[in-house]
Amino acid sequence: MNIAVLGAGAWGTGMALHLSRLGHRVTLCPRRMEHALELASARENRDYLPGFTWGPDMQIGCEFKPAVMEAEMIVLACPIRGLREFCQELAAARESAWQAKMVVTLCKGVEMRSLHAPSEIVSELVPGIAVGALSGPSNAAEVAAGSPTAVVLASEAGEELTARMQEALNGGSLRVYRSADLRGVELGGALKNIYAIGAGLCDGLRLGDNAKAALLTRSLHEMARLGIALGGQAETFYGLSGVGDLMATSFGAWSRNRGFGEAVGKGQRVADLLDHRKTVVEGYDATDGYFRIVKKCGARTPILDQIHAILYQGVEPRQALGVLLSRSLKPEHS
Ligand SMILES: NC(=O)c1ccc[n+]([C@@H]2O[C@H](COP(=O)([O-])OP(=O)(O)OC[C@H]3O[C@@H](n4cnc5c(N)ncnc54)[C@H](O)[C@@H]3O)[C@@H](O)[C@H]2O)c1
Ligand SMILES: O=P(O)(O)OC[C@H](O)CO
Repeated sequence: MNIAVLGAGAWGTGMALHLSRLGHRVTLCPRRMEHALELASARENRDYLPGFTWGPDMQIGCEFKPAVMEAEMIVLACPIRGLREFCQELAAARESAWQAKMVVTLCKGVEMRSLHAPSEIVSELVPGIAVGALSGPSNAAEVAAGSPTAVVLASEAGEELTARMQEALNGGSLRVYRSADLRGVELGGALKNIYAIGAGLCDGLRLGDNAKAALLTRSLHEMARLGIALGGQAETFYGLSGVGDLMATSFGAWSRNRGFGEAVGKGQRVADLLDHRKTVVEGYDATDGYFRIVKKCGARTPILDQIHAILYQGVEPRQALGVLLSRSLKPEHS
């Protein structure tokens, strides 16, 4: 299959490497020309995914238009902050002749200005195209290294097309499941980053294994309750894009969200940690985005509320912990 991967951060590069190894005709397109030139000459993404090289089979594109014209699948691999701009460029590149059957988003988050999920932004700006979301526990470096990984492709485009795209993405050490619960899969991918920041806070505060297990158990409960209230299916939150990704992100030493939480727990200032970052901490924006969504829908999210208090309201992590521990007593499952 001819596949265009737009965005050459860690995950776009890891996915392009995987797809190219499966024998697909892959074009990886960074958003900046100078990055494209660098990738084309080094045949390695030294900025975002160092240590993995590729051969001449994988093309590097300098512009989106030629890359997407012949692609059957277009993979959008930017952070959520860049998705609107990517979709605008994609819409401008679209011509009646294009072959695209599905746009698959890799990003996990919520757009701050609209509070929309990635697929909603694609549908708004590239109307009529089938949209899928690929999510689950998938550290880019592990996928690039060929370590066994399982993810889920969610789409409302119908069983036949989703299964075709699933088959194209699946192979080697990457096993791909499919789901029709696009809403739930996208919610899981965005929410788990918030709770992984919480796991990192536990690490930074050296609260111990009991505390981290308790926080993550209650986080899963909260994530599922909120996710269901927002339209996801319960079982999705107990699948790869829910608890699966929550575990990987909360325990992975590599996780940017967990690591950010850990640094805050150790006393570093949020603003200092965010300044000059080259890579994304999607859970930071998602914490405020879902805090706003929760205020509108009235869901009960005590953990999210305290993570928001720490990151956005200057509350000390230990004070927020005290608030959680002193909540009124209740049955475990309610
Ligand atoms: N890295 C992973 O292991 C991994 C795995 C699964 C999902 N994801 C998700 O994939 C998305 C991309 O993550 P990544 O790790 O590839 O990111 P990254 O931080 O490695 O790279 C970000 C890329 O996007 C570009 N970018 C940065 N800010 C941008 C903006 N405002 N607008 C447009 N482009 C911008 C950068 O130039 C770079 O090419 C995120 O939503 C992330 O949650 C990442
Ligand atoms: O490094 P993180 O925390 O952005 O997590 C990356 C992926 O979402 C893990 O599945």
